[in-house]
Amino acid sequence: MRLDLKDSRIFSAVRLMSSFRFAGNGLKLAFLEPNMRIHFAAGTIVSAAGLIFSLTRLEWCIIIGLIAGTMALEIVNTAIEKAVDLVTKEYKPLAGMAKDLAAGAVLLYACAAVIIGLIIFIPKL
Ligand SMILES: Nc1ncnc2c1ncn2[C@@H]1O[C@H](COP(=O)(O)OP(=O)(O)OP(=O)(O)O)[C@@H](O)[C@H]1O
Repeated sequence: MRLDLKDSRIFSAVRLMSSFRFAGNGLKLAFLEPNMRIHFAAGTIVSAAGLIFSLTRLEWCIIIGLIAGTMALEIVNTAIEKAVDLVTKEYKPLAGMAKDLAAGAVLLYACAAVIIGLIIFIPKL
């Protein structure tokens, strides 16, 4: 049976909706992780400070990028941890390296986010 253009568009829309549903499920799963909740709490506090100190549009763009970037990296870190645990539960140096590298990426970005946050907020105090 041949599908016409209209059918393939419907399938694309269904596939797109499924992708959003799976991604939404990923976000829900991420929030079960304690570290993700810490990032979310920090992001909420920084956003509240942003409202109090009336950040400019550009400053908001930077802060939102930093908050979302840190949380996105944490999600990738969690995904890597899960994938490593799926591959092996035994002690393997490569498994440890993979987890440590992923955690290092989060730490690096979070440190940069803190420094940039201080550069933005300190002159407003
Ligand atoms: N299979 C393994 N082989 C070798 N080292 C491992 C292994 N699993 C974990 N490790 C080491 O233990 C550390 C902690 O791993 P774990 O899976 O407990 O992450 P976690 O503490 O839950 O991380 P997070 O706090 O980000 O959720 C890793 O960063 C790694 O150094």
